[in-house]
Amino acid sequence: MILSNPPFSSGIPFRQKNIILIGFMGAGKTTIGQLLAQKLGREFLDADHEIEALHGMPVTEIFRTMGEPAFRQMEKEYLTTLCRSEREKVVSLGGGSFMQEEIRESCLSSGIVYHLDLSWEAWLGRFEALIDTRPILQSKSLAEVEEMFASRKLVYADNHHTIDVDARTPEQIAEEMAQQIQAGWTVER
Ligand SMILES: Nc1ncnc2c1ncn2[C@@H]1O[C@H](COP(=O)(O)OP(=O)(O)OP(=O)(O)O)[C@@H](O)[C@H]1O
Ligand SMILES: O=C(O)C1=C[C@@H](O)[C@@H](O)[C@H](O)C1
Ligand SMILES: [Mg+2]
Repeated sequence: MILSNPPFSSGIPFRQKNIILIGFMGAGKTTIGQLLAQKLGREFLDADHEIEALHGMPVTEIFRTMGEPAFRQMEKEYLTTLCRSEREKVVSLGGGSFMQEEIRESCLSSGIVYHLDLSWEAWLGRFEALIDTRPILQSKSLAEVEEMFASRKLVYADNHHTIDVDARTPEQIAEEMAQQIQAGWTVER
């Protein structure tokens, strides 16, 4: 696999690196991550789901009862620990995880980071499916969400590989990713 931005050499063998999916809410990190993990025969970890299990409540409840800063702290602890201790996983981040510098640095230095790149126009088509379960959307106007979408995209640009997810099914995208990654395993150490 020819990576657009080759990963910083961390001493972790290429084959053992976690595959880490980033991107905006609704880009398909959870859906595609699950499929990709099956194809690669790897365990799948979804940061939102793992945090929910650790703290015994849905993300919406964590936001409602403890506030966003508490959620961001949980996210940072969970993901920086994961990057230190887990290998050979497929990991889907929450949409806001990569905004924290410590998470970004941990992921970029220990894993292969894929940005699932969705256009604003395509995202608008997913809005209805997201609004009830993404508290971050509930307090914002559409113009504010569009601004956040644009500013986050600049941060997601710090990745090892970008994949356009606008016009294909999750199955097609996961298959393309799996083929790239498996090809990379045969040539990279
Ligand atoms: N390629 C795709 N084409 C059409 N719909 C998709 C695609 N990928 C995901 N979806 C749909 O978009 C919605 C959001 O997907 P998903 O939960 O995987 O996003 P996410 O990136 O994990 O979001 P979050 O950051 O909030 O966790 C789901 O209803 C899913 O079925
Ligand atoms: O984009 C975000 O800030 C979020 C995305 C979700 O995955 C959850 O992590 C949470 O709802 C916050
Ligand atoms: Mg998700």
